Order: sequence, then C-alpha cells, then structure tokens
Amino acid sequence: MIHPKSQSLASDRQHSTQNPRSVVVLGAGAWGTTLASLAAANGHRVQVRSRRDGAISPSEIERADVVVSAVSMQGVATVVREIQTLPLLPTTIFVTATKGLDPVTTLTPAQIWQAAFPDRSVVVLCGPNLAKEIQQGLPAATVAGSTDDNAAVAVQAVFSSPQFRVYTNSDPLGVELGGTLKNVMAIAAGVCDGLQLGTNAKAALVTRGLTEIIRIGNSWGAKTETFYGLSGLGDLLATCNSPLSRNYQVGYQLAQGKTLSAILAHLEGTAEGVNTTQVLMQRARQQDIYMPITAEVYRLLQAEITPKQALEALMLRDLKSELL
Ligand SMILES: NC(=O)C1=CN([C@@H]2O[C@H](COP(=O)(O)OP(=O)(O)OC[C@H]3O[C@@H](n4cnc5c(N)ncnc54)[C@H](OP(=O)(O)O)[C@@H]3O)[C@@H](O)[C@H]2O)C=CC1
Ligand SMILES: O=C(CO)COP(=O)(O)O
Repeated sequence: MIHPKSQSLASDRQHSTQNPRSVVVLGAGAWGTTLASLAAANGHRVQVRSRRDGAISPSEIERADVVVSAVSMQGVATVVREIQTLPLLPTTIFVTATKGLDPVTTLTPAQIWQAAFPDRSVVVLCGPNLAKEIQQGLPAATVAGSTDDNAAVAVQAVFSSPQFRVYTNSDPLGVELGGTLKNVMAIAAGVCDGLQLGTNAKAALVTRGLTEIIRIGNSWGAKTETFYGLSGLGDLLATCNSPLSRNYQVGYQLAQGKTLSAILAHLEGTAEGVNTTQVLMQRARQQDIYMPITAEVYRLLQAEITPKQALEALMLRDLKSELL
C-alpha cells in the first residue's frame, strides 16, 4: 500500500545524505543512541530524547520527518501519550524499534503507535542488531517493515550505510513478532549453553524455537516467510549465540543457579524476553496454541522448576512428527 503522505520522503532510496531529514529519537538507551548515531552519520539532523531531559517541547518535535521510538516496552505507552499532545507534521513517520508486548492487551509496539496515530505511517525496525557490535562499526543488516511502502523506503534511506544494510518488508507484524518472540528463545539458548548441553542441543532448540514462533506468529496474522528472514531467523541466530544478548545472559545465569531477581538487579540494560514470555504464555493459553519451549521458559522464570527439570520436560514429551 502507498500512502501519499509519505511519498515525498521516499524519493531517495540510495542517497540519504543528499536529503537530510529531521529525526527525533525517543529513548537514550543502548539502542536509541546507536540508531541516532547511524542516522547522524548519514547527515541527518538528529535529536535524542531521554526522560531525564524532562517533557518534550512542541518546538523539538513539530518539524520531525521521522520519530523513532527506541524505549523499552514499559515506556511505550508513556511516550505515545506524550507525543499525542504535541504538534506534528502531517507527513511525520513513526519508527518503532522496541521488541516487546503489552502485558495487558498483548499488542505489539507498532500496533500501539498505529492505534494512537491511525492516519500516520508506522514502520517497524527489527533485525539481528546487537547494539554493541554496531557501535563498534561492525557490519549488520536489518528490516524496515510497513504496510506503507514509501514510508519503509524512506526509513531505509535514513539508516542505510556501507556498515548497515536495511531491507524493506511489507509484513510489519511478522517483522516485529520475529524480533520480539526470539527473546524467549534467547533465554532458553542461554540456559542451554549455561548447562553445557552442546551444539546439537542448541541447534535443536533454535530450530524448534523457530517452529514455535511461526506457529503463534501465524495465528497472530504474520506471514511464515517473514520469520525466515533477518528479523526472525536472523535475530534468533544472533541472540541465541551471543553473550552480548541480555536475554541470553538471563538464561545463562539461571543455568548457573542464580535467581531471576538477582540477575535482573545486575543486568546492564533491558531483557524484554522476561515479560514477553509471560505475555506469550497468556496468549498461547487463550488460543490453545502449543508452545512447549515457551512454557518451560515460563516455569523457569517463575522458579517453578530448575533448568535441568526444564530440559527433562522438553525431552520426555510424547513423540511426534516434526511437522506438527
Ligand atoms: N540493545 C540492543 O542491542 C537492541 C535493543 N532493541 C530493543 O530496543 C528497546 C530498548 O532497548 P535498549 O536501548 O537496549 O534498552 P536500555 O535498557 O539500554 O534502555 C531502555 C530505554 O527505555 C527507556 N524507558 C524505559 N522505561 C521507560 C519509561 N517508563 N518511560 C519512558 N522511557 C522508558 C529508557 O529511556 P531513557 O533514555 O529516557 O532513560 C531507555 O531509553 C528494547 O525493546 C530492546 O529489545 C532492539 C534492537 C537492538
Ligand atoms: O534484539 C537484540 C539484537 O537484535 C538485542 O538483544 P538483547 O535484548 O537480548 O540484548
């Protein structure tokens, strides 16, 4: 679908530096500051907003071509409400980079932004993007997903560089759910490595984890093929194999016998998978969707079972076809 309102912003797929945009990034955490650096390096006028800066003034936002939300899930409703009170250009595009789910409604961040701004284009930015690697200038790729092709292309131009390759995708829900649901599997992968279960076990976990993500993602309305892309399989591979992932770190430390509260007290940054696991279980139960790995991660996070009991529970289930 093409929204005329974003057409003018999409005119330069390759040459973003020749067409500087005004970009406001909400959230000065690891990801917000990284995204701000990527846009600034492309010659855009970038402003980063932290809660510590106080309320956003109308003058800061009224000329923004692109508003990027990079706050953690618990901050999304707050920043949406704040932006709703401010004047915006009719062409302003919202970009959401949060990987989480609302604990009450199970809505995704993009769904929350779109409900608050029904007449505007919302683009999901998700992929295998460990902030620390990107900050070091290491190459990475990501996906700009939107039902508005022009908006996705405009966002692609804002962030693309020789170090950061941005693809577009017209299935924003699949892009967003891939990046969000893999956090549950990253916790499980951390447990797997923490218990030193080996490469075969990890491969089985990640593969069956993807099956689980696709099963519930399809029921949400997302396309299967999107989950085989960068924001699904790609992000699953990155976070299930990297100690830089906070979600992986949570699982790894659980396997070492630490309590969740002790882990979270010392964790650098947000591990969205902890809340996402709760929301996903709630949705899986409501809709009667079989999510065995998620169920064991849930019981582990609730301290109902030990990591070894979670492994046994997964291995001793009734035998079945791989395709079920
Ligand atoms: N780090 C990474 O590698 C990546 C992270 N992400 C996702 O981006 C999101 C942010 O992650 P990250 O930057 O790493 O997290 P951090 O823990 O580093 O930062 C958290 C961010 O959320 C904001 N925030 C938290 N609570 C609230 C609130 N109640 N109201 C307003 N703002 C709030 C903070 O705002 P403030 O700045 O004002 O303190 C801060 O910007 C997460 O959903 C994460 O999954 C996605 C891709 C990569
Ligand atoms: O989503 C991420 C990389 O794509 C970041 O992963 P963590 O939130 O687990 O650190």
